[in-house]
Amino acid sequence: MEIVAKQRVFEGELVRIEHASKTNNCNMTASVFLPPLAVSHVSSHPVPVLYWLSGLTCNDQNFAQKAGAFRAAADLNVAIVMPDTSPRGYGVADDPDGSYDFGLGAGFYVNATSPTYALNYQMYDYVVSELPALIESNFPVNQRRAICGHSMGGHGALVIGLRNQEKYCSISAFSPICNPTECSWGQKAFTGYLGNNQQAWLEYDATALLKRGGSTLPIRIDQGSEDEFLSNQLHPEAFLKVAQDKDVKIDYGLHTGYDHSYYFISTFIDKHLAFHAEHLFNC
Ligand SMILES: N[C@@H](CCC(=O)N[C@@H](CS)C(=O)NCC(=O)O)C(=O)O
Repeated sequence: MEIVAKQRVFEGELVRIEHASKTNNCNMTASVFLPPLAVSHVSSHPVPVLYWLSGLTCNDQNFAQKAGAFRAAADLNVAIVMPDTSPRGYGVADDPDGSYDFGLGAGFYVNATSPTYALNYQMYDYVVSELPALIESNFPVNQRRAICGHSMGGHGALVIGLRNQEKYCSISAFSPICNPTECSWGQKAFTGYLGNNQQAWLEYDATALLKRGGSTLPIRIDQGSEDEFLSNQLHPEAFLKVAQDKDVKIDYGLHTGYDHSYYFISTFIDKHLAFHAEHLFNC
């Protein structure tokens, strides 16, 4: 692992790392925010970690630059790990059409099985296993983890949290793709990464996973009413209906006037951080 940049922010540090990923068979970049308690110039102390998964077209820097999360994370003594949204670099396959919703910047947090993508697009295993192991052996963090994300990353957070409930203390999402097997973003990604076997798709569909296994973890979802993708891609109503049927409580907020952008995320990120801190320190 190599540290490629380090900056002080809110008495903590934003560290950008690069490492050779065995899971994705390429170099991966990630950003890590360490709160003051974890930074050695104060007095290094292990802190819990929130994993943030970004959406389509993002890399590890969008959240760091636009969400305005670090003041609250510093106050709450929570680290934030921000992985990239796909493998990248020489030889990594991209969408042949170069579209924004598949390939580079759009790994959808699945383990690809189709021949073109399987070598590098193993983002599910990367986020669930390789990245936490790397972070936990290189930074002053403990094994209390939470997971959060936006849009495609909200889908990733719900799927990864629901499938690995023993590994996380809480799950939250902004504007998540809740039922990807039923929307065009998800169908395109799953066809490309997983092939036509729709049984395999269900392992990456939060609504199907909740229906099958329920949740013992606290879940918070926030959604903007003016989100341009709400009616055709996100389908929170499908997820909320299953939650109701299964008696799983979702802390859901529909916020009038907000769109899909980081302005929405920056408005509510402090609430998500407080939600996760409460569970991280009591789990
Ligand atoms: N229509 C957009 C869709 C992509 C989009 O809205 N991406 C969201 C996540 S799904 C995002 O976070 N974009 C990066 C940013 O705002 O910094 C495009 O063509 O780029």
